[in-house]
Parts: sequence; structure tokens; C-alpha cells
Amino acid sequence: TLFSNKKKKRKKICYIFFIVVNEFCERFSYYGMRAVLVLYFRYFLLWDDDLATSIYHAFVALCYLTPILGAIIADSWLGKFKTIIYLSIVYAIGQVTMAISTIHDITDANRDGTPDNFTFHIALSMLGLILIALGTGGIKPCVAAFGGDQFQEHQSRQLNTFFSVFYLCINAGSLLSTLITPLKSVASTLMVFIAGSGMYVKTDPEGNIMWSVCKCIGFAIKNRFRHRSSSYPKREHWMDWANEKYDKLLIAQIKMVLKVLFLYIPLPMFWTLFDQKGSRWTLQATTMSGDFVSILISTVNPILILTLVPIMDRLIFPLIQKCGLNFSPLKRMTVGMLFAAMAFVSAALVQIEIDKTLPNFPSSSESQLKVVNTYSTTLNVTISPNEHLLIESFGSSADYVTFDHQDITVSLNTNPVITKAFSLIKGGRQTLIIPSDPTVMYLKEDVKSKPREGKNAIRFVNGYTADLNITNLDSIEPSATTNYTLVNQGKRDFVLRHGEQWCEFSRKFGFGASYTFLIPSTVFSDDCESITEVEDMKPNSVHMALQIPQYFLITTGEVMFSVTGLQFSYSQAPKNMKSVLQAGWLCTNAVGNIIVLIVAELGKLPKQWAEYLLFASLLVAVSIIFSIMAYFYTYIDPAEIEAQVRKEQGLEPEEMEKETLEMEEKDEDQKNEQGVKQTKI
Ligand SMILES: NCC(=O)N[C@@H](CC(=O)O)C(=O)O
Repeated sequence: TLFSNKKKKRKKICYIFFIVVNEFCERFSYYGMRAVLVLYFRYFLLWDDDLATSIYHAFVALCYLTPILGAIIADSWLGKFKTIIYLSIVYAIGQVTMAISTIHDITDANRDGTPDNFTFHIALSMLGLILIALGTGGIKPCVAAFGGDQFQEHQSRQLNTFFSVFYLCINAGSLLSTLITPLKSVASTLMVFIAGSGMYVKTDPEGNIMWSVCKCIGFAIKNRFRHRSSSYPKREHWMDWANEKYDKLLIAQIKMVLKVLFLYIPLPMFWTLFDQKGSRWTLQATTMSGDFVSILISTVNPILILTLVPIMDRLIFPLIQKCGLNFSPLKRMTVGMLFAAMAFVSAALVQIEIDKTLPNFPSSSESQLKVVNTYSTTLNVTISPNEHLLIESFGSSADYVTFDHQDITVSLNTNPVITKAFSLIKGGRQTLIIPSDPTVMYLKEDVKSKPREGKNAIRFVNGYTADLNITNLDSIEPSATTNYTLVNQGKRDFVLRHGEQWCEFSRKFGFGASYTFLIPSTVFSDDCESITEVEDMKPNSVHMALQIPQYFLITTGEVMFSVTGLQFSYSQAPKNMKSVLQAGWLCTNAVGNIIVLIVAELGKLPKQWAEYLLFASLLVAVSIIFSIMAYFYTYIDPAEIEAQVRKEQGLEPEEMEKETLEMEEKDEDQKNEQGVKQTKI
């Protein structure tokens, strides 16, 4: 017996291995594609930021809505195993379609590097994304539930460990996807999963269960309405009004599912906060300093998951249990929400620090102006009505001057005095460039937000007497100013050239700054030494490491909330509705994403830190509601309830046991048979 038990255990570990590796590959493919999706929208399809972000969130929301479809197919029709296989094929076709849509040569007849028919690429990529959403979402509730199905009722500890390992694999896949190309992984996902085919415990679908559930609920509501008069005796549960027509077992199962789904109502709020990691927090990072921005953003969550899941599972939860505290799944989920709320408080504190260092940008009714003087002497600049600035040659005004009107007149104390009228841009920042010939002074528009991704915006004013060529920039005419160019952090070299003459100019950049470099007429004679720099926007000074606490808190929250939610959804579902409840759980994520979309569309509060605090407070309020709901929830053992109902229906427990034994034996025989067949092959 001992030998055969050990053998069984080894066999189980082996086929669980196929399932978790399958999940690893699938998540690798999904996250790898998702990581470059916004970039594809921005730089290939040339969509603006808002459209790219909205379509991205809509796609993510779709990926979490399609699980309902997958669950219906699995539980009512194909069974989980076949659903996973077929929808994985759809998934692979989606990835291939998406990949083809990125080949610009298909419509680039003139070979200029830009597709000629954007509609074709957009249509193809949208089709690809829909297929991917159908594939990834469709299989998602089935894979988790299918993994759970491999365990027997008494193996609840192993089941919990399975879900933790499952979650680890999800995040290992997502972590690695940032390093390797995702396409090949869909094919490997399928192969790994099929490889374990002969070993799995496959539960058969039980007819069109969803349709029966809907009909049964509909009948209960109708019947209750028909018997609304007080002369009819009350029933314990409103679903009991379906007793006249429907099987007691089905009604009991629906009651179990509805009880859990009701509990899910407040949960999308957690995901609303969680999903802002990829949007608001990423934007926050671009206003901070530190050279690990992209690595931090794409890897910190999975790395923390890989560390925290084992710590929680092996250390924290057992320790809490040892202290005699009952840290039930719903309590864990509540604490998870509170951690997410704390993460947003931490984000608000970081934001307050960042705000202290941010420039004072103009409001929509104001205009800001700075003055740069490349004239040969110091100038006294008067801007009507009462702004007086003294600006040295090859220098600038100390900071931007803010006006609440747009029409200004500028006077220079040259001989004769030069006066010129300008109209400023409302809500904009501009620089008045005074060239060597001040009569042609002109306005140049400045950046009015922090350069993206921690880059630096730089431009040059040519005070040299002839055209100049600067590395990577078009040639600049005398007295002209280039448009901004974005440069990365670190040391950058620029070569300035005019005919045979040249000099090299080096500059070390931080993050998120903006500079105007003034090139004097002596530039070649002093080997670029005399180039002066005007700081239009200071570099970011709050270090990105300050974001680590918020990532740590939200990931701790995720481990408590998401891993537990996954286990809870499986354990509280009746056998024939496991995938349906997994889909219900995933839907909370979809709704969370949709809320992010709506919030983004409605716009933000004027202060970002206030928005973070608002979200934190909302989640605290929601977690209080959830804890009250959880207090009234009684954990159930679906198998026990089903057995009890069967018993009430006249099926004796012995008969049931016999039936189960027979089924298990049949299963075992089937597997042995397949094993023999495989060996023969
Ligand atoms: N750390 C993100 C993560 O693990 N996400 C999971 C859970 C989910 O999105 O519902 C996943 O990608 O499956």
C-alpha cells in the first residue's frame, strides 16, 4: 500500500507539472505580447496616447470577460480538457494574426518603411487581439479548475499548495516574457498540455448546465412573483420557489454559486486599484529619477510574487495559525484589500514629494514666458505692463513669468529701443529668443509637461554666424532654434560642424529635464567650451526607489487577495460549476479594468495625490462592506451538500460510495489502458 501510494503521489506531481508548465507558457506568451502592445499602437499604428491606452485597457477587460464563454463551453459542452485544447488553437491563430499585422512590408509598396494601408493593419491586429482575448480568457477559468480537479476532496492542503504554485508559475511566465520572444510559447503551451493528456482526471461536462441554471433561476423568480400574496407560506430561500419544477440538487448548486457571486460584488474595486500599476504608477515613475525605470515597472510585481507567495504560504500563514488565529480565506482577502489601499496611500505620499519638485505649469487660462538673450550685450527687457528683466548676453531670465493675459508688448533697451507685440499661447510655455539681430526676436514654444519615460528634451539656439550641423539634427540656420529632441539619461556627445570646422560637446543628463543650449559665435575657436545651457525644466529629483514600498504593499495585497480568491472560488463551487465560478472571479478583474477606463475618460482630480487618496479611501470603504458580507458567509463543502441532497432524494450513501468507487476504478483502468497503449506506441 505504501509503495502504491508513493507511486500515485509521484504520478500526481508529474501531471500537475504539465498543468503548471502549461500555465507558465501561456502567461509567458500573454504578458510578452501585452508588454509591447501599447508601443505597437503608439509607434506602428501611430495612435495617440489616449487611444492606445483605452484600446489596451479594453483588450485587458475583454480578456477577463471571455472566461464566461470558456466556462460555459467547458461546463456545458466540451469539458475542460477539450476546451483548453481548442481555445489554445484559437489563441495561437490570434498570435500569428497579430504577428502578421506587424509586418509593414505587406502594404509598404514603395518600401519607405511605413505601411501604405493602415486600415488593413488595424483590422488584422484587432482580429488578432479578439482571437487572443477569446483564447487566453476562454482557457483561463478552465486551466485553474482543471488543475483543482486533479485533487480529491480530502486533499484541501495540497489543493491550496497547487493554487500557490499555479500563481507562482503565472508570475514566472510573466517575468521571463520580458526577456524572451513570446510567439513560440503558444505552440509549446499546447504541446506541454497535450503531453499530460493520458494522466489527467477529466470530469465530463453535464449537458448545457448554464442554460439549465438560467431557466431554473428564471422559473424561481416567476414562481415567486406568481405567489406574492401573503397567503402563501414563505420559503427559506427564494430559489426554493423553483422546487416545483427543478431538481433539488440543481437548486442547491445554484444557491451555492449565487452565494459566492453575491460576495464578489465589491471585489472589482481591488482590481481598479491594482490595474493602475500599469497606468498612473508608470506615469508617476516618469517624473522620478533612477535608472531602472523600465525594469522596475515590468518586473517588480512578478519578482515580489515569486518571493512573497512562498513566504506567506510557508511562514506567515502557518505562524498566524500557530498563534491560534483563524485567518480564514475571506479575512485574508479583506486584509489584501487593505494592503492595496495602503499602497495607494504610499503612492500619494510619494506624489506629494514629487509635486514639491515639479515646475509650476500654467493653468489653462495662463501663459508663461521665459526670455533668452543671444545678443552681444546685457539687455533690459520690459514686458508690458510692468515686468522688467535684466538678462546677460547668452543668458536667460531666472524662471518663467506667468501672465493671465495673452497679448504682450516687449521693449528692449537697445539704441534705438526695439518694441514688438506678441500673442502668447493660452495654457502654454514659450521662450522669447533674442538673436544677434534683436529686431527679429521671436517666440518658440516650450515643453509644458515632463518629458516621457524619464527622457530629456533638448534644443539648440544657433548664435553662430552660419549654418551649423549637429549630430542627429537637421542643419540650423543662424539665429534659429531647433525643435526639441529627446535624449536618454547619461553622458551624450554632440558634434557641431560647419564645413571643415568642428568641435565636440558632451553633457551628462539626468531624468525628465529640458534644456536650451545657446551656441555663441566663438564656438569653434574655443572648442565648444563657450556653449551655455538654460535649464527650462529641472531634472527629476525624487528617486524611483521610493515607489518600492507601494509595489511591495500592492503585491502583498495581491498574494492575500488574488491567490486566496482563486482557491476560494474553486473550493466553494459545486463540481459541475467550477469553471463558471472561476469565470465569475475573473469577471471581477474585467469590471475593475472597465472602472479604470471610465475613470481615465472622466479625467483626474486636479491633484494626483488626492486621486490616490480617494481610491485608497474607496477601497477601505469597500473592504469594510466586504468584511461585513464575509462575516455572514458560511463556508461550505459543496461535495457534502450535494451528498446530503442526494441522500434526501433517496440515494443511499452506500450506493453513492459504491458509485464513486466504481467510477474511480473505471478511471484507473482507463488510465492504465492508455498507459499500455502509449508504451506500445
Ligand atoms: N501579478 C499578476 C498576476 O499574477 N495576474 C494573474 C491573475 C489575474 O490576472 O487574474 C494572471 O495573470 O493570471
